[in-house]
Amino acid sequence: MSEPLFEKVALVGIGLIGSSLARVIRRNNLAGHIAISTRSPDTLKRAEELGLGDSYATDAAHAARDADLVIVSVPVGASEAVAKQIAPALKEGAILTDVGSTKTSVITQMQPHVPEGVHFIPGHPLAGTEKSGPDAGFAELFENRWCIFTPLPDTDPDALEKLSEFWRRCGANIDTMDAAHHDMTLAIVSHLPHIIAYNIVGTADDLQTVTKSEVIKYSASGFRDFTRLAASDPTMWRDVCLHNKDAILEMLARFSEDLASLQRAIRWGDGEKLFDLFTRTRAVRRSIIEAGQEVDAPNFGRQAVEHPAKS
Ligand SMILES: NC(=O)c1ccc[n+]([C@@H]2O[C@H](COP(=O)([O-])OP(=O)(O)OC[C@H]3O[C@@H](n4cnc5c(N)ncnc54)[C@H](O)[C@@H]3O)[C@@H](O)[C@H]2O)c1
Ligand SMILES: O=C(O)C(=O)C[C@]1(C(=O)O)C=C[C@@H](O)C=C1
Repeated sequence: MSEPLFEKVALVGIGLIGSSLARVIRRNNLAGHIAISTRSPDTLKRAEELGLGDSYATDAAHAARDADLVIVSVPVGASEAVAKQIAPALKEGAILTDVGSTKTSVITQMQPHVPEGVHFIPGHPLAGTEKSGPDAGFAELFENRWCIFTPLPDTDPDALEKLSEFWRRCGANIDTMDAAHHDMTLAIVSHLPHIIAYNIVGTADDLQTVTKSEVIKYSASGFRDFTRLAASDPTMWRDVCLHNKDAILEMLARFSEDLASLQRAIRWGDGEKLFDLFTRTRAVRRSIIEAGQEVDAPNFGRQAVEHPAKS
């Protein structure tokens, strides 16, 4: 077993992502000490029962004190409050990072509070499930998944390399891009699919006459796939929508135009147009499989068996 990469890692927020980090840090011996903090005493107690860390505090500053690496894993709307809380405790030379699903807003919220001498490197692991809370995490979550960094112009390359090595040892592949590009890309590949899922399941639920009977009884696998995404954490996704508003609205506008065109093809019986589109989109899935990316959401199946999640 190699030497720990960091003496002390502080995890602020111990839900799905924070607790998955705690588990993989422990399993792969990435830290000498894991300090856990979350604002809810009940969640903290549960983290302690699960033995996720070495010390526990509801005060994030207490956990962050003397830490070499601080990872903020809270809903993106709470980023500024957390940054303000931990700033006075951060030590010179520490690396401060996050896992938030949006990046421009997190940078705007956190950067003004980061003290001189602390390396702030925003990050986002593209790995998750629809579950939340400390029971939901598992050490394999980040395996063969991307972790994207959106470094700032003055980011120290050595700190970036050290954080990259940390995530590689968690199983992830690393990429970097600017925050605006990240937000636009994630709007189409992650945020829109969730919004569409929330919307279609909401529409089905509004059809009161069928909901309690036919929708549940006959839900085919296509609809079931949507219900998984639509079961994702409401706080997290409210914050994603509010904090990546411009990119999401841009992608929704394009989506709506394309949907109107599809609607028109169906109305006018334009089979050729429908066939061409469906052929093109089938090729997209094949490209994902050929690129070696997992497409069948293996995480949530495996996790559901091993760690029945509390939501
Ligand atoms: N769930 C996913 O699929 C996924 C994937 C990648 C990134 N993310 C991002 O990771 C972050 C955490 O998501 P999660 O799925 O682990 O959520 P979660 O709901 O499972 O956990 C969130 C944690 O943050 C804590 N928290 C909430 N507000 C807080 C505050 N003000 N101060 C301190 N702690 C606070 C909660 O107690 C909990 O421990 C979010 O920013 C999300 O966008 C989520
Ligand atoms: O697999 C899922 O359930 C997810 O929602 C994970 C997912 C995604 O859209 O791929 C969700 C949000 C994140 O920021 C990153 C990953």
